[in-house]
Amino acid sequence: MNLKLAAGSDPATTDGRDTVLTVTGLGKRYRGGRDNTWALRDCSFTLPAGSVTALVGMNGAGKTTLLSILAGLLTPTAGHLTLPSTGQGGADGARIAFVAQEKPLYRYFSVADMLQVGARLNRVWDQERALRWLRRFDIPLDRACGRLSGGQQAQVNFAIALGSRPSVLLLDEPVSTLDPLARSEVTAELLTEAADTGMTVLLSTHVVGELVGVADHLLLLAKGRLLAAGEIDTLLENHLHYVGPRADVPPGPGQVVWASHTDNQSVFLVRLPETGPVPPVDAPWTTRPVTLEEFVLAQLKKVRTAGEGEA
Ligand SMILES: Nc1ncnc2c1ncn2[C@@H]1O[C@H](COP(=O)(O)OP(=O)(O)OP(=O)(O)O)[C@@H](O)[C@H]1O
Repeated sequence: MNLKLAAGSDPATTDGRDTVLTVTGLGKRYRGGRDNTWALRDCSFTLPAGSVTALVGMNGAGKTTLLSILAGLLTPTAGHLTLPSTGQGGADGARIAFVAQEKPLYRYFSVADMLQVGARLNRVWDQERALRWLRRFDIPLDRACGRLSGGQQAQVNFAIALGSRPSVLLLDEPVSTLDPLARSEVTAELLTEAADTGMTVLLSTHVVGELVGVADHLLLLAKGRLLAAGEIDTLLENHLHYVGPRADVPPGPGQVVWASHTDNQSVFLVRLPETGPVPPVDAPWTTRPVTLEEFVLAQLKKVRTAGEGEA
């Protein structure tokens, strides 16, 4: 795989934190792909150490492809990853754990047996950390994995991933099989693990509404390309809603990302210019901030509309 270990000190990210992973020009074209298109194209971003990054995008956007490349399970067609040669992973680099959507557990192995497999397969292993997670979620150690529910199997996968003491934890739709209570508990526990250990988390999800207070960074993918990447607070601060009477153009500065109209009202979601504060708008126009969900939906609707225009 195209993986580089960076020599010397780690590059710092824009928010001043060390970088744990740098992705440059990453692309993937599947061999024999139906229409020879790229599943992932020209992706460049960094993951700051200790950050929790949400990877969001429509079905087929390339999220699993990206995570699989980062996990070393797929070879990129273009570009490369750079992991620092020093840091939490020790002199031999970062340790990456991947919890995939499918659950690679042996049906007839007990949960305790699966932990042993984890211990054998990983150079670094923290049995107590894995056990702590299973106890926290009442997963019986003596139960065969094939007799666990989908959500319980997901918990075993989390436990094995955490037992490997990753410096980077990659999660592909981690809470999709969990009930609402388990979702919020797992999310909270993962954040605690990340805060306690300095672990960096990258998780793909479709549930943008549940990301508030969880993720601090965003990677937004559409049709294999990165639409937005960066600190969520900064992305949201750089966007604004203008709300007012029906109009064709917004009443203030900014590049329109998405506009919606009724007979007597218009709402413009704009990307603000980089320089200077935004002047106040004249009544009856008002402004209001953009939520993460509104930002993501506007960006995706824009791409879909552009795609319809091309078709
Ligand atoms: N093994 C494969 N061979 C050929 N094409 C593939 C393969 N795996 C994925 N693709 C294609 O690559 C694109 C990206 O797929 P990927 O699974 O990465 O998307 P995703 O964002 O994870 O989707 P979802 O949200 O539905 O899980 C899709 O068009 C998909 O059809």
